[in-house]
Amino acid sequence: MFFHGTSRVNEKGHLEIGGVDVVTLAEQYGTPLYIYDVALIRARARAFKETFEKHGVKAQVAYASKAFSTIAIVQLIEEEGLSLDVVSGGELYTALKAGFPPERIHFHGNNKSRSELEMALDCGVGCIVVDNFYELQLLEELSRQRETVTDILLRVTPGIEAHTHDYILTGQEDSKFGFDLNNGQADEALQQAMQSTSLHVLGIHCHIGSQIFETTGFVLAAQKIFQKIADWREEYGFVPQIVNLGGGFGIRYTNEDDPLPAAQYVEQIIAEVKTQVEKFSLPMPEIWIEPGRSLVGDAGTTIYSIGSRKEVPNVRHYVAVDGGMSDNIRPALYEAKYEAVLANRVLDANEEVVSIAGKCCESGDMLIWDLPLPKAEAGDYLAVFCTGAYGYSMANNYNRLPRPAVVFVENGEAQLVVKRETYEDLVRLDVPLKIKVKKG
Ligand SMILES: Cc1ncc(COP(=O)(O)O)c(C=O)c1O
Ligand SMILES: N[C@@H](CCCC[NH3+])C(=O)O
Repeated sequence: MFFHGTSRVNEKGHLEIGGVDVVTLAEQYGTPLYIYDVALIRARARAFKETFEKHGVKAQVAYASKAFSTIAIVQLIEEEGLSLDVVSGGELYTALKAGFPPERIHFHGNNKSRSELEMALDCGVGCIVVDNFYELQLLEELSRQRETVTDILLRVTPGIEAHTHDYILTGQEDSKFGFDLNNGQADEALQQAMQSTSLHVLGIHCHIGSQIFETTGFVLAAQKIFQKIADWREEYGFVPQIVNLGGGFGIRYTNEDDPLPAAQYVEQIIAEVKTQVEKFSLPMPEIWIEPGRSLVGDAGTTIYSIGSRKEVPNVRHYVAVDGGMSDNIRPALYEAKYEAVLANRVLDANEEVVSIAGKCCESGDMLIWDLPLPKAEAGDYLAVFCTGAYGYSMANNYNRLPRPAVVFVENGEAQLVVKRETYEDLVRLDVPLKIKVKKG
């Protein structure tokens, strides 16, 4: 069985998460439905934090809220004592609404607008991760106007190819993110920032990609960054208080995936930073990381109702569900793979191999190809595992499908944390046509 966290099969043969029968949840809240295992999110958060604590390293673990941003998850992250990475005015607004302490918020983005930067300065975010020269100038101007000194990290692109899908790589040279570490851009950015009396460079940031299974990329990134830091100390007297090595730690979507436990990524990062610090006789900086997927990914499960079927003789059986690329765009976008079971008949023997189709008007709207299942019929529930990251947060209203509800479960209790969209929600912002076609 492909289970994570508190998931198990109960005496009725139903999938149970957080001590709650998933079939009951589907009946109560409807489908598609995202269900989050809160205990698993807590465990993942604690594993990151405790590893730094165990090694006596000053650190901040910032949850990358792009993976899943709602008021409830932000509050849970706050309860667990993590920091928060936001990447837009909308994510920042959600965080503030949730009561997250602004000083523990790190503001990211490769094209922050003037109004987003103003919002961040006005609420007093802990730091702004500056991505490019345009932003550097804008932030300098806004900080000067406000007569404040803004703490920043400079995001650099170390020129590292992490082994993952091309669309989720970020650390390679040809990337839209960050100042290039190898062609003088990062040096120039540091000089400009240090010359400003309105900016204070707390440190350096890099993020090499997402769904990474090895530690090599992080180690290489640390080596490249510290080599540069050593140069910068000589040239400009710059010594960083913080080195942020980003997120990107992989999770197990299917049995083919083989990620490391969170602690192992962190331990390798700590070990490499210590090696580099010793090598260049630098003071030990605070290490910051910003995991998204690895905090919430395997804690999320999506429940769908099964509907129609189509058989293409001798080729394939399509089984369609009541969601698809509107609630999980990852298979269409990245050819992402998932595991699934029939939530109301988990123990039934597999009888056929089917392909799970979404209900969107798009041939590419396939959730899972070639999935062994018991004979699935209309009214059965399909549970797709590991949909907690970049599922709800990338959901959309294609074909005017309302976005699903989200439920948190823990210790036998369920709480609705996002209501299902209604048809009325879908037209709420529409403005009826006023222009009349002249007749005659
Ligand atoms: C700058 C930055 N930090 C953190 C993350 C979180 O990545 P992940 O969800 O893979 O941990 C991302 C997304 O890849 C990112 O772009
Ligand atoms: N959205 C992507 C990852 C992008 C991470 C953000 N830089 C995914 O689902 O895998």
